[in-house]
Amino acid sequence: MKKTLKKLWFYIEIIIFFPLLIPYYFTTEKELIKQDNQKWVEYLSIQSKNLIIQLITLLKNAPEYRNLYYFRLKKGNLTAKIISQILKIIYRPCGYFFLDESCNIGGGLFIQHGFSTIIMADMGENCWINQQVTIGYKDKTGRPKIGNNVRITAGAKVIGNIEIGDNVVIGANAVVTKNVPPNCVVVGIPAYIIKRDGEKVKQELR
Ligand SMILES: CC(=O)SCCNC(=O)CCNC(=O)[C@H](O)C(C)(C)COP(=O)(O)OP(=O)(O)OC[C@H]1O[C@@H](n2cnc3c(N)ncnc32)[C@H](O)[C@@H]1OP(=O)(O)O
Repeated sequence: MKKTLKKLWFYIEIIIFFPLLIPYYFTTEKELIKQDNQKWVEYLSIQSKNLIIQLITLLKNAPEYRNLYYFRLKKGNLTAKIISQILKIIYRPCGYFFLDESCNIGGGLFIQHGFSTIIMADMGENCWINQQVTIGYKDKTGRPKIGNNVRITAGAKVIGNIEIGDNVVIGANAVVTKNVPPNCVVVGIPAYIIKRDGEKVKQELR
């Protein structure tokens, strides 16, 4: 009985959240949405192989994903943009995770607990961002450019007109205000390199 009710509730939820898929059918941003979806499904271990079920599960259960989805739709064609703006009135975006419209962000972005996270920067593909992360301006001189496969972990601040190379990991609570070369792990305030190309090091950022 409990199993049947659970299944019934699952289908009811699918029906409730189905309208959120309407802009997906119209948008020019399908590829990016699919790339994001692939990462979220992998990291959150969503079992279904069906794209529709995957999207609905994420839009229903992961508020940060919903913000990312709206962000993608806003970058696309007018029809999908208008539909998503109307849907936003009913299916509210979450208020604690902010992804600025001015950013260009490659596919495959994953947000793990987006509480108090603000992203104002261009980013490459397959990045991972945690909670309490700020990526943005230090002053009026500009904001960061983040490479591909970059992981910015809990509490880190990445600010100013700097470049973060591909395959960089920024440790918890680090403050990064200088360029970070590719393939590095950085930690601390101010951030310094603890690993470069897999080797343990201790190097200042320049
Ligand atoms: C609710 C949740 O769980 S959400 C998930 C939250 N978790 C995160 O965000 C994970 C963040 N991960 C980290 O900060 C990790 O420590 C990493 C990725 C920076 C480094 O991990 P590793 O490469 O395994 O480094 P390792 O643990 O070997 O540490 C190397 C050195 O750096 C130091 N170190 C590691 N992380 C940090 C950090 N965030 N700040 C300062 N120093 C650090 C270690 O103490 C160690 O110092 P030692 O050589 O003097 O002993």
